[in-house]
Amino acid sequence: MTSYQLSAKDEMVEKFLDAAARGDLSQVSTLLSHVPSLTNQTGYSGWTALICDKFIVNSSSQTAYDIAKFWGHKHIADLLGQTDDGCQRVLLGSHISPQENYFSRETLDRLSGKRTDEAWLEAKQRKPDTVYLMFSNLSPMVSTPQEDNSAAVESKLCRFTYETVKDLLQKPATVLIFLGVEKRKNPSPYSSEEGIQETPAWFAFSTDEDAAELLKLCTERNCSFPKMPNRDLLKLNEEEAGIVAQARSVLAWHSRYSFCPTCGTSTKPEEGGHKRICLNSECRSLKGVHNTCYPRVDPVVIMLVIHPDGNQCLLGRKKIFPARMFSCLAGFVEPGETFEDAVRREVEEESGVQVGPVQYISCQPWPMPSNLMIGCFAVAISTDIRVDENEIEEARWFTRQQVIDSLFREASPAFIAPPRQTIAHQLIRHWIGMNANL
Ligand SMILES: NC(=O)C1=CN([C@@H]2O[C@H](COP(=O)(O)OP(=O)(O)OC[C@H]3O[C@@H](n4cnc5c(N)ncnc54)[C@H](OP(=O)(O)O)[C@@H]3O)[C@@H](O)[C@H]2O)C=CC1
Ligand SMILES: [Mg+2]
Ligand SMILES: [Mg+2]
Ligand SMILES: [Mg+2]
Ligand SMILES: [Zn+2]
Repeated sequence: MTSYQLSAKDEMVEKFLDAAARGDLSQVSTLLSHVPSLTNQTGYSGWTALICDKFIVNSSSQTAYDIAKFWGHKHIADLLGQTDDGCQRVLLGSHISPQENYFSRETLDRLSGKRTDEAWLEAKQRKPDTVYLMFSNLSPMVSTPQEDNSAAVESKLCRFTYETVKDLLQKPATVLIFLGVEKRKNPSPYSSEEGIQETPAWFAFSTDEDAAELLKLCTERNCSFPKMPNRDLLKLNEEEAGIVAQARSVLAWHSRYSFCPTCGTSTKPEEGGHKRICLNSECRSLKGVHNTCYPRVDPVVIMLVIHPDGNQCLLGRKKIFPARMFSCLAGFVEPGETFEDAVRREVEEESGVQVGPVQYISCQPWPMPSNLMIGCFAVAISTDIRVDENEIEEARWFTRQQVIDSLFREASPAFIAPPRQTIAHQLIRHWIGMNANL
């Protein structure tokens, strides 16, 4: 029995909520006549049947008003948007806590203003409490409690002191970046900017020295440089994952930009590793603002496409996915394109399905190498699937029940959902938290 399996009472609540969602008045009244307390019960997705409090939010941080607006139920949205004193209340964003995705926790204060203060950075580098993360081939050194490759085993970043790594920092191929300083756990209302600067600093560096020799520098057990970032970096805890998201993307950018894209001359790191400048003093990249000088972030839209009937969603699989795994469609935003247009274009390119309304849900830094995943819901206005076989092997409509079975029940589901650390998983899960027919 898993923690997701439902008790008899929970089953009853889910049945009630499902009947309410489908607008099945006769079943709603039958169930209520047996168990009147169902009116105020909340399902596992955070939903009630909208009887008690219109400001309650579901697990996707959406009020009934948000859902009504999204589905174009203007009359209901207008009713819900009225506050008791008759004023329109702006609900979105007012009391909603933002969704947190894996790779998005900010544990460090980046102190970007200090990146140009070379004396301060140098002094920080030598402090005994300063933390160094070591990367080889764009993978951080991690330790695992035992030699076990299963996804359930948590990895920890190996942390080094200045004394241990100072020789490596001198090597010409080493690239060092300043990540920030630890945020204070309980910041005092009187803590000054100076106070924050005194908390331990974190740096990351990449080295091309022999990996086996590097592993000998660590005293932790079972150290390694993971080989498959898409899988292995998902084993860190949320704090460390957030730090790796920053470090890996910036180091990946350094590894690709050792020559100036404008004139081909060598470049060198500056500003705590957050800028590279061209060594040719005549180069155009030194005049004005140039995006070749700064680490790049590539926006990617990722969308859960919802069937016009509200009860199915479109998922696709690429050839490289593990067997039976289906996920949200995704694609790079192109220049001059809005997120919404990118969603519509990518969905049509990959699946032939046309999309109408698009709603932003949340985003996720994805440091493989440097994407920002922009998570959206999108409502389909056509349903025939024509797959672009260059990008997707198969795309299918899955029912809410098939998705629930895949996420929460163990018995052979119709497909395997992507891992919980992906925004794709979170979008699918949030959709399950939505009342399909409101
Ligand atoms: N966190 C999550 O939940 C998920 C993350 N992702 C990530 O999203 C990213 C994009 O998804 P994907 O479906 O592959 O994207 P697309 O559908 O846009 O297709 C990818 C293709 O676009 C081309 N391409 C590569 N880089 C760029 C760029 N910067 N701008 C424009 N086109 C580019 C490449 O073609 P060519 O090789 O022919 O040049 C690539 O094969 C992937 O990196 C993937 O790892 C995807 C799904 C889930
Ligand atoms: Mg595509
Ligand atoms: Mg794609
Ligand atoms: Mg594309
Ligand atoms: Zn140049």
